[in-house]
Amino acid sequence: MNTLLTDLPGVLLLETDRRSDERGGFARWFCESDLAAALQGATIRQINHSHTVQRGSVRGMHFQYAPHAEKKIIRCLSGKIFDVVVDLRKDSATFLAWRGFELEAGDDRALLIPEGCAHGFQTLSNEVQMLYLHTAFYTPAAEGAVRFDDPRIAIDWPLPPQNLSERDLLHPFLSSDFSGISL
Ligand SMILES: Cc1cn([C@H]2C[C@H](O)[C@@H](COP(=O)(O)OP(=O)(O)O[C@H]3O[C@@H](C)C(=O)[C@@H](O)[C@H]3O)O2)c(=O)[nH]c1=O
Repeated sequence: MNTLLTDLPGVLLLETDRRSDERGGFARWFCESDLAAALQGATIRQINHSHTVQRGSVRGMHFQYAPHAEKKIIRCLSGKIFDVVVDLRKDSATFLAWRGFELEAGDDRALLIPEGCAHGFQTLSNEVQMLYLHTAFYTPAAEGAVRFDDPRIAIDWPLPPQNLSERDLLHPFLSSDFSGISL
């Protein structure tokens, strides 16, 4: 597994070699040992799947507060997405910076998102399936979110955002004195 740094500290692109033969292919998508340095002692607690029907749909931008903060490993199983990470970490050199990464089925790429970063995505095709590996249990009381259209973050979505959940439309904008979350 190749672990590629991005310019957001702790956000990693994970690339896997695929062995192909006449039957098709085989790739190792998760190895606790290969990812030991990236996981920093955390273990995978939950594996989740989502299905999004329509191109242009946006889900996000979600995170969990400490002590339930989590790393997530995100992979696209079907279709194509624009995956977005926002750095919300207090005192981070890249505080409030966002980055977008295209992930698509068959690319054998995943994105590792560290604690303190919000995550969301926009579907670039119909019929998108996503796989999530989480290092913390889903804890509704610890859920946090920022709006997909927060002006302090100004994410440049590739398509007009649509099909947001009621919950995602209710997230408040960041206050002008928001200075980040502590882990
Ligand atoms: C996230 C989550 C939701 N749920 C429930 C709550 C709700 O009834 C239903 C759908 O939840 P949501 O609307 O929050 O689903 P969704 O908007 O797809 O939430 C996901 O968004 C992306 C961007 C992420 O990064 C994920 O970690 C997750 O937060 O599933 C769980 O049972 N376990 C979970 O881990």
